[in-house]
Amino acid sequence: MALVELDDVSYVYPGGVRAVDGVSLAVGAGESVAIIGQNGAGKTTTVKCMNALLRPSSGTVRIAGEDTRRRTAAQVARSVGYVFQNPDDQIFQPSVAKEIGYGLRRLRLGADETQARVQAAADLAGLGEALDENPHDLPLSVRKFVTIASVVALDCPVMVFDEPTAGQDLAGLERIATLLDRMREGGKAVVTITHDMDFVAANVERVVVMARGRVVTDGPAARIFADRAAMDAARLAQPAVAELAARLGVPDVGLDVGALADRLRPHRGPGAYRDPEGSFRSPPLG
Ligand SMILES: Nc1ncnc2c1ncn2[C@@H]1O[C@H](COP(=O)(O)OP(=O)(O)OP(=O)(O)O)[C@@H](O)[C@H]1O
Repeated sequence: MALVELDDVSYVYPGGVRAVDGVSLAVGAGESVAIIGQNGAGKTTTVKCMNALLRPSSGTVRIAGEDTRRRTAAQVARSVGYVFQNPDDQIFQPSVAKEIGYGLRRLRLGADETQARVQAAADLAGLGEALDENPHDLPLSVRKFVTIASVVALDCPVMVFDEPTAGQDLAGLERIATLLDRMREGGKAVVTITHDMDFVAANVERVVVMARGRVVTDGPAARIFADRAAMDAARLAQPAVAELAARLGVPDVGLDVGALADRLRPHRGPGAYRDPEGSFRSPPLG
């Protein structure tokens, strides 16, 4: 059964903007999905409908099979953890430890369990040594990890990350990739919004492309990124590796850098040949 399921969901803002228009989408346990699309495509509105921050104008959202209309927003939020795009919309406690522990209070866990969850989430987010810091003294990229840890600590079955990669350096990107893997391996449904195509290509197996409030296409990352027409329709750039493969005329390698390298070896130059071990060799000089 899908942990999160949108069935023909539309959302119209009070001013009349139809931000989401007939979106159907299901994400199962242990599945990681990236939602990509241009600014204004409707990505954030879609995920806000998942956790009942917004109630759809029409259509149905089910979490673990249950229609969210039958639950309060607070009940839905217990099942769908949501890391906001802007960490400053989420942080209001005076220390990292208090911020991570804040949402846990309503779960009424014992002090030891609370402490253990705060520490584990902080470690996963690279904040194990920063528990006493005031989050507002930390750079934006680290504040993002504070909000990620706060949501990780809640251990919700569905996890939504809105732009986790924005402003991160390489170490931050690797940490986020590890974190998403851990969530997926733990059987959660993981939904990530990002503009970073290279991050998606390297780390997420399934991609949902949105444009003008609709799902343009949905499927394995390798297939979607090789689909130039769908990417163009959504006005998205291909990830570097897919673009390189297409330019070199070997699009069928998808996003597998190793496969791309293998396919390019015969093109090393005139006279290249395979040695007895099967490796391609350049001809002897002279
Ligand atoms: N509070 C709001 N009131 C009215 N219109 C809104 C509101 N929030 C978003 N919109 C509009 O809804 C549409 C979809 O916005 P949304 O933020 O869901 O897109 P997005 O794909 O997440 O964009 P971004 O990548 O810039 O975050 C846009 O036209 C946006 O201007």
